[in-house]
Amino acid sequence: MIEFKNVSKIYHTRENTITAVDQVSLKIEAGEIFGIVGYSGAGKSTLVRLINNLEKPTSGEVLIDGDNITELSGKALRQRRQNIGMIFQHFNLLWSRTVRDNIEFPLELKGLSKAERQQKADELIDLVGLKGRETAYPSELSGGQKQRVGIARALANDPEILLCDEATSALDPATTEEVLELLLQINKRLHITMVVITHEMHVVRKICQHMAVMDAGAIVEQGAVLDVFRHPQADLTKEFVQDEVNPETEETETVVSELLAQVPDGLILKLTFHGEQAKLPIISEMLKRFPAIELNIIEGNIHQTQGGALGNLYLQLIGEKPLLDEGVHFLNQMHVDTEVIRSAGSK
Ligand SMILES: Nc1ncnc2c1ncn2[C@@H]1O[C@H](COP(=O)(O)OP(=O)(O)OP(=O)(O)O)[C@@H](O)[C@H]1O
Repeated sequence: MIEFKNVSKIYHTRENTITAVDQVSLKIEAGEIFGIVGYSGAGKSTLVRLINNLEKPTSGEVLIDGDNITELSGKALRQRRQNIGMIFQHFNLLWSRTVRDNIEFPLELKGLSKAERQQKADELIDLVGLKGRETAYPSELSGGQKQRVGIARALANDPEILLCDEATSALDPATTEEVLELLLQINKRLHITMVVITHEMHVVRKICQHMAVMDAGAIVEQGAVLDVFRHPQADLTKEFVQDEVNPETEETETVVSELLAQVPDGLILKLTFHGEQAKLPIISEMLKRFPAIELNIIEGNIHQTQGGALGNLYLQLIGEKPLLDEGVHFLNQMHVDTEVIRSAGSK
């Protein structure tokens, strides 16, 4: 377990005093993936550098499995550091070395024989899915492949902790998903504790069990990811949660099932809006045309993207079946994707 006990880190520059980490208390359980979210400058990187002792706290304690790491030095500190791997946004690979040689690098530093290094590198190359690319140089690899090398190198010393500093921020969305999948697999297979710092909520939603939100060095909220997403408390957390396009929350499912249980009649529809239709007054038009249909909005979310608006609206329609059929037909005519997600029969 990693434990921060009232930890602060203060930098003194010529002009300023900066509290990069402000009285942080936090527990990260062994084997979990813990997300730390915050905008640039919130103190996330400083917080993780305190874990591997690249920074020392100004006050407070950082404990790993009960050891106060700030009190370690010499061999004990080196061993502790070997036990902590790190991956970075810009991969930090050695450009003049091949994939294999990059992965073997930490093992060379450790003094392993060539045969031992090769065997370990083979295992890792297999694990991260880079078979066939062993002799490539970083410049010949895609972003996702470079991060796979970064991950393999970080795992070379069989660490118990992996620190991920914006590890997917330089990758496109599809590659991000692949790398996140890989991190999940590694966590499950090797039971490595992962601390993931990111400004992207979908990274946290996808792979983390617990999370903390940082602002100006302090933790403004922490908890289980699902709880934080469902009931964000701090304004900053609400901002992050709202920014995340996550239309089909478990909460929607619960609301839908509850509604169906309460009102066994009617249809539950999911409308998907893309681009321009999001601006059209489709619902008010429908109410005008079909005054006999009772319409309840269950949940809705419309997000702006570079390509236009995107979002879903969940509706409950109650009325005579032929009328409901007409209503659905009307929606289809308006070029809104209409999906009957639950049908509880007709009146
Ligand atoms: N070595 C340093 N000397 C002085 N100030 C520092 C130092 N390292 C970080 N800071 C300051 O501490 C604050 C927190 O920085 P930090 O890099 O931890 O934030 P972050 O949330 O990781 O942001 P980013 O994602 O941009 O790296 C910032 O104001 C930064 O300028």
